[in-house]
Formats: sequence, structure tokens, C-alpha cells
Amino acid sequence: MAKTLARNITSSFFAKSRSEGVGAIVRRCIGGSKTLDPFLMCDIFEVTPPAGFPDHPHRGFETVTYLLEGAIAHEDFGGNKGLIGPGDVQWMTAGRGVVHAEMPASKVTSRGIQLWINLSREYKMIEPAYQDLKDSDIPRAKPEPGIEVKIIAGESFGVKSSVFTRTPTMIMDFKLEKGKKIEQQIPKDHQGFIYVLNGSGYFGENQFKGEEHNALFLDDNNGDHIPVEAKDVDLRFMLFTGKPLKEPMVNYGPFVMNSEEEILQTMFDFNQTTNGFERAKKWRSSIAD
Ligand SMILES: Nc1ccc(F)c(C(=O)c2c[nH]c3ncc(Cl)cc23)c1F
Ligand SMILES: [Fe+3]
Repeated sequence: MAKTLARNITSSFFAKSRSEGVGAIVRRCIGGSKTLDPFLMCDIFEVTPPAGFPDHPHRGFETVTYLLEGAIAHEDFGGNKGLIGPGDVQWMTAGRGVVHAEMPASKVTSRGIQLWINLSREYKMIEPAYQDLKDSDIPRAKPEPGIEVKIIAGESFGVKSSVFTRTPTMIMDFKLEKGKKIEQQIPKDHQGFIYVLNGSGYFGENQFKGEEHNALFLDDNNGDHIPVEAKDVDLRFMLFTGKPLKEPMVNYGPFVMNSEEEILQTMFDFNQTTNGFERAKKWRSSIAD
């Protein structure tokens, strides 16, 4: 069978720690100087009480919060509240508007990843929705001993996630023992990036070396897979790919719309608690004092 086209890595950078929220620390691998349609932001966060992300709004996109260690409590203006524990995922579709708080619920430092995925114009003003996945709900693919793929969204080695993605997205957590190599299929029309969580490895057809805290960006050569090899040590990395929306994007902090007018309207809606922000009137979370 003819060998299909593989993706290469075009660039990488080391995600430095910076403060965010109230006393939290994040390594921002998307959203600082680097954007990658349809992804708006990707933070690898560390947060210890009393720090956190107190009451704040979102409109026009989705947030995906994946806990690596510890726990995050969340509560929104609609009374939705819960705990995101180790290995769990909260997929929040903010749509027309959510106001919530996200606070650490563990004495030890809580570590995780929060990805912001843009919504296309047709979905920006839909009702908010949640998809909560407990670690045990999230399928794994184990194509051979020494390789495990945790599939938060998308498909790997015939194993599919149950998550509904309005913006076509793949999010996977890979663990490769030293000496193992893998080829992960990627839709040809997706853009993507990798974040190395632990160890190091060689990524893409061009065997680009990636180490801890490195964000690595895939070329958009329409390749249908990416080869990865853990040559020297065990490797753990995240793969994020998504179909670009190719729409105008105007953002103002946690509001992401298609025009300046829509952003001004959003700021008015939030300040006047109208048009999706009605429940924000007088609401204060109970988890962020
Ligand atoms: N507007 C705005 C401004 C500043 C923020 F910090 C936030 C925000 O909440 C987060 C930024 N990264 C994060 N990682 C993890 C978690 Cl749980 C939350 C966030 C936000 F939304
Ligand atoms: Fe938030």
C-alpha cells in the first residue's frame, strides 16, 4: 500500500510560567503570541488554595478543562456545580453566556489543562451546555504493550470518544514507554499542536525533538497522520487538532465573537445582565469568597 503523507513539526516553543486569574500559574501554549484556528487559548495551569479563577463570564466559545492532579470545583450562575477530579474532563459550551467560578478543591496543587475552542457563528449564541466526563468514562486505546492513548475527543486505533464536538476537534493524552513509536491518524483538514507533559520524544516525519513544556506545531500539509517516537525516555504528550473555522475573530478577554459590533453588544449584555446574562444579576458563587 502506498505510504500516505505524514505531518511535520514546523516550530516549537517553551511555554514559560506566568500568573493568571487570582494567584494561579499557567504555561500558555496557545493564546499569547500564538493562535491556531479554531483554538483560542491553551493553558497548562497550576493552582493552590486560596488562588483560583473566581467569578467570570464567557461567550462565543467552549472551554475544555482536563485535570491531571488535584481537583477543581466549578459553579455557574445557573446553579450547575461540581467537582472535576484527577483524569476528569469538563467540556463547557459557553455559547450565549456563562458566568462561573473555577476554584481548586484540593489542599495539594491542582494541575491541569484548559483549552478554549472557538465556536462558529451559527453556534456562538446557543444555550450553554456541559459534557462532564469522569476519568473512568473516557475510553483508552492500547494498540500494543507500552502504549496508551486516552481519547478525550476524536478517534484513535478504532476507539472513539463519546464527546459531541461542534467544532471538529481531537484531544488525546498519549503515554509511550521508552523505545515505542506510534502513528496517530489526523483528519487532513485539521490544524494541530502537541504539548509535551513528561519526558521527551521525536515528532513528525522530520523527527523534531520535543521536551517537557514544549508546544510543537504541526504543518498543514494535509498529511493524514503524525509519527511519534519515544527514543530516550518514557514520553507523555497531548495532541490537539481541530478544523479551522476561517471566520473573522474579534475577542475581548472571555468574549469571542465575529465583529466589533458583536463584542460591544456582548459587553452591553453582560453589564446590563440581558440577552443570556440575566442569571448573572446579583449572582455570586459560593466557592470563590
Ligand atoms: N477571562 C479570563 C481571564 C483570566 C483567566 F485566568 C481566566 C480563566 O478562567 C482561566 C485562564 N486559564 C485558566 N486555566 C484553568 C482554569 Cl480552571 C481557568 C482559567 C479567564 F476566563
Ligand atoms: Fe472559566
